[in-house]
Amino acid sequence: MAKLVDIMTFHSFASLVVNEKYDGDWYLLEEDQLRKLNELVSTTNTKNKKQYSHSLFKTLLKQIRSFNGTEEEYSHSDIYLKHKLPFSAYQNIKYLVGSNNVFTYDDLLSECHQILTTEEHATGKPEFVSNYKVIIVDEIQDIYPALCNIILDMSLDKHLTIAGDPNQSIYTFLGAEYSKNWGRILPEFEKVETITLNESFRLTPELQRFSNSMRKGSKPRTTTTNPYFNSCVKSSVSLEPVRISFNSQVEEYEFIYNEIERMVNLSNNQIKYSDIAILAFANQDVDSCYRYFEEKQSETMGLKRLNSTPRWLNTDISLILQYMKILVDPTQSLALLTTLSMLKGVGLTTVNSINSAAVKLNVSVWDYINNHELKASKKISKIILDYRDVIKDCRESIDANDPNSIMVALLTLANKYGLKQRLNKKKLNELQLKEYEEFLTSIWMTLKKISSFKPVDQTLLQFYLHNYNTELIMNSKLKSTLNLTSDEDTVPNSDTEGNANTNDYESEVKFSTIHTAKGLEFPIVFLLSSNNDNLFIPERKRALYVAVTRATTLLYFNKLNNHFVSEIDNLVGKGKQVKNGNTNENVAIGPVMSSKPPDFNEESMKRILDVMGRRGNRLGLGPVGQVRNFSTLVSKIMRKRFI
Ligand SMILES: Nc1ncnc2c1ncn2[C@@H]1O[C@H](COP(=O)(O)OP(=O)(O)OP(=O)(O)O)[C@@H](O)[C@H]1O
Repeated sequence: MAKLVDIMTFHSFASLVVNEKYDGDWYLLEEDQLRKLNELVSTTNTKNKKQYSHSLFKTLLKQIRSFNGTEEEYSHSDIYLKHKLPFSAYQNIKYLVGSNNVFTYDDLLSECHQILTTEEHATGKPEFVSNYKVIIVDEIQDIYPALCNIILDMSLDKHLTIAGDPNQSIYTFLGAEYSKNWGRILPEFEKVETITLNESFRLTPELQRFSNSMRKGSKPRTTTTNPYFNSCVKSSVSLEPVRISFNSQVEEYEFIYNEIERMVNLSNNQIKYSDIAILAFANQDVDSCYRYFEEKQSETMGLKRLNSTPRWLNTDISLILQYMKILVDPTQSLALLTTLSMLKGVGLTTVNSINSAAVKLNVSVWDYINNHELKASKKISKIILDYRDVIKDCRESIDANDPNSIMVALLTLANKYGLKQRLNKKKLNELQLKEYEEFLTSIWMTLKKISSFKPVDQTLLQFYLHNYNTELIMNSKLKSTLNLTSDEDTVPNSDTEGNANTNDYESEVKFSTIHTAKGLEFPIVFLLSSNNDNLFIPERKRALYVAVTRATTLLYFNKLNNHFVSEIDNLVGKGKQVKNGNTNENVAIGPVMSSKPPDFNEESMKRILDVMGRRGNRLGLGPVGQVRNFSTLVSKIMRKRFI
């Protein structure tokens, strides 16, 4: 069924729609290019040498793209009146961007919305969208207005199911508020049926009680009643969530590391490293704990950092994308100019004058620097011409379907022209160098991974450029579903470019931000002490609620000695045990947290493994006793199946 259903993110959906309309003739403007464009514009902007802020520049670009008037009309436009951008700079941007089919990541959504609302137009709503009969949207509480538009465009005459949890609303900073979004969707439909899910299949009674207590005071606005979970299907492990206090973060990390080893050992490896996740609100806290674990260099404990976008995208390594674009098509002037300005001895003024000269001749920058007459007149410096020749060599020698060949071309350009210098200037420390090396390796690994399923009408390089930020590439499960063979030159600890959906590797402890862990679940979760910060902000509290509800069996919510969060710390203590009416298990009432780690004796370990659904334990394997003979095993399986 999964194969027959189209499952994707909004951005992937928008890319598909845009792709249909422009028949592949469009491209994404990355943050690096936007920044460079902004820099270039500020040098030509004679009235106002100041650079626009990044976000203002994005807005400006959108207006520039949709303006097509004369100079006279331009002088009455907002772009000129409000933002004081001279006509020449406007023309320059238009030229540099090359075509109107260039979108920033945010533009993709508005462009998609526009395409979907021009239904009668020949190039309007793509057939694949019209063919959908049922639309299902998950995590609806995170929908912001641009996404809400798309939902309405797609589904007004269809069946629509939306599912979400207002208590997990953690994207209000993007405008994901009830009134502007799902509050807008429901009145559009004549018949609405609301189904309230208040039964938890994930949480144990102990975790359910704790997570219910977390919801107090963080209630977002909603018209639907959203009762607390009031029914629990899972058995109790009779272990409350753990609240332990530490003197320092290092002490905390040490504890987590040892605790993980302890539970894996005492369970006789039935608790796997992959059952465990370490979560924090901020990337830097996740990184800091990850590094501590990395330094331990455990031979058995693998580590996995989950990411929702490739991490190198926000680093200097993203320049690699510009080199890729040049290798695919050097007449993409903006990509070429971005890298030209990084050459030693080539400043923005030179780049700008090359650009202006190219505009005057109405040729691309690439064609301009290939003009032999100009070379003769020494208008172009030798360094630029050398760079041009290396690009030519790389383009001639590259096999754009071979990951190794692509990497060699990219590294040749990066090594000689710009990126290496940029990194050298930064004086990276050992750790950062290692991280950058891993980023490059991850790009290489991804190229290898996707080479076997890229479409025939695109080279591997083109396919990567179109998809590097999509779940098609991010989702490492492809590796197993597509039956790819692992390469002998696989580099340990350098998996593909982050993924939030994998549980494939038994040996890897997961490290993730709360936002990336959204929608996932892990048997055992450690929340780092930094999660105690700023809990007076309702959105932070809801993020904590998301974090708490990722655990299916055991939760450790750490704190430092100087932390005291009354709503949580007042829950610490020894609870009274009562029978749960549903399951007839003992559950704690009163205090709901423990100040000590579980002792993991035989009995508690058996309960944990049972709740985790570890068959081995049910069958009497592992620490609780070995299966003595085959007939016992068979009879246990039969009993489990049929009784
Ligand atoms: N009807 C059911 N019977 C048994 N198990 C179920 C049932 N429904 C869901 N589960 C299990 O409960 C767990 C939570 O389900 P799911 O991930 O769908 O919840 P969710 O509402 O999407 O949670 P969240 O939005 O907080 O991530 C999963 O392990 C799932 O397999």
